[in-house]
Amino acid sequence: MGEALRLLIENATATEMPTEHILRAAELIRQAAAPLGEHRRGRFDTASADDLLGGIRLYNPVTGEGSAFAPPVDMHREGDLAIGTCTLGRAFEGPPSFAHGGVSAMLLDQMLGYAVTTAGHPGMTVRLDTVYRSPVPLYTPLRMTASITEVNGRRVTATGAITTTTAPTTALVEATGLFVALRSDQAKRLFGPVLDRSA
Ligand SMILES: CCCCCCCCCC(=O)SCCNC(=O)CCNC(=O)[C@H](O)C(C)(C)COP(=O)(O)OP(=O)(O)OC[C@H]1O[C@@H](n2cnc3c(N)ncnc32)[C@H](O)[C@@H]1OP(=O)(O)O
Repeated sequence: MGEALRLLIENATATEMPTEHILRAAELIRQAAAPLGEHRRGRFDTASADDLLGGIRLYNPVTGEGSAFAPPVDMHREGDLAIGTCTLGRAFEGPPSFAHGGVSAMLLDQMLGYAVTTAGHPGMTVRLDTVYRSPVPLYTPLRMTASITEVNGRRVTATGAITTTTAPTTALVEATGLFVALRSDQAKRLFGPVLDRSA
């Protein structure tokens, strides 16, 4: 379903079809959406397809295969380096033919988060600094990297970059993120209702 939704969003964003076609499509989309909404989970319920502790989040807006919104980014580790790949379609456009700057920040937040989490230092982003060196092109295979640069008690710093796959040494956007490991009281305060319901 995620793939179908992403095709829908891409075509809906790029379409130049006449108004009557768009109105008919809107009606068909409403018809498809209605039965899905008959049984929904609440705010604190994790998706039955998810495995929170195993790191599986089907609807994550960056990596989720089931997400209408995610590119999705495919992530893996090679030694100490986290690597991600994706291609951004029209829905991610900011400056004409290039990605929105907030999208780049979102991709890098997730990349850095993946790097720290899969290195055994899970935490939440408390700071993300982005440097935009060149616009990120749409419809172009992208490569992202991230790695940890410092572990200081509960604080972990990671850096990363977005490049194209054809020019992997030319950073288009760079980011440095600070992640903080939650104390147990913080984890309980923020995620208690979710953990209680998924236990
Ligand atoms: C496998 C896949 C993995 C995917 C990962 C995806 C990653 C996605 C990342 C996200 O998007 S997370 C969502 C965005 N982030 C948030 O919503 C976090 C909001 N912030 C908070 O809820 C609180 O800041 C938090 C509970 C994380 C920490 O609580 P506090 O701000 O009270 O900090 P605390 O008192 O626990 O301090 C911990 C340390 O961090 C430091 N610190 C906290 N915020 C800081 C900051 N902004 N800048 C610098 N240092 C900071 C703080 O000074 C302290 O340093 P020391 O240990 O040396 O005393």
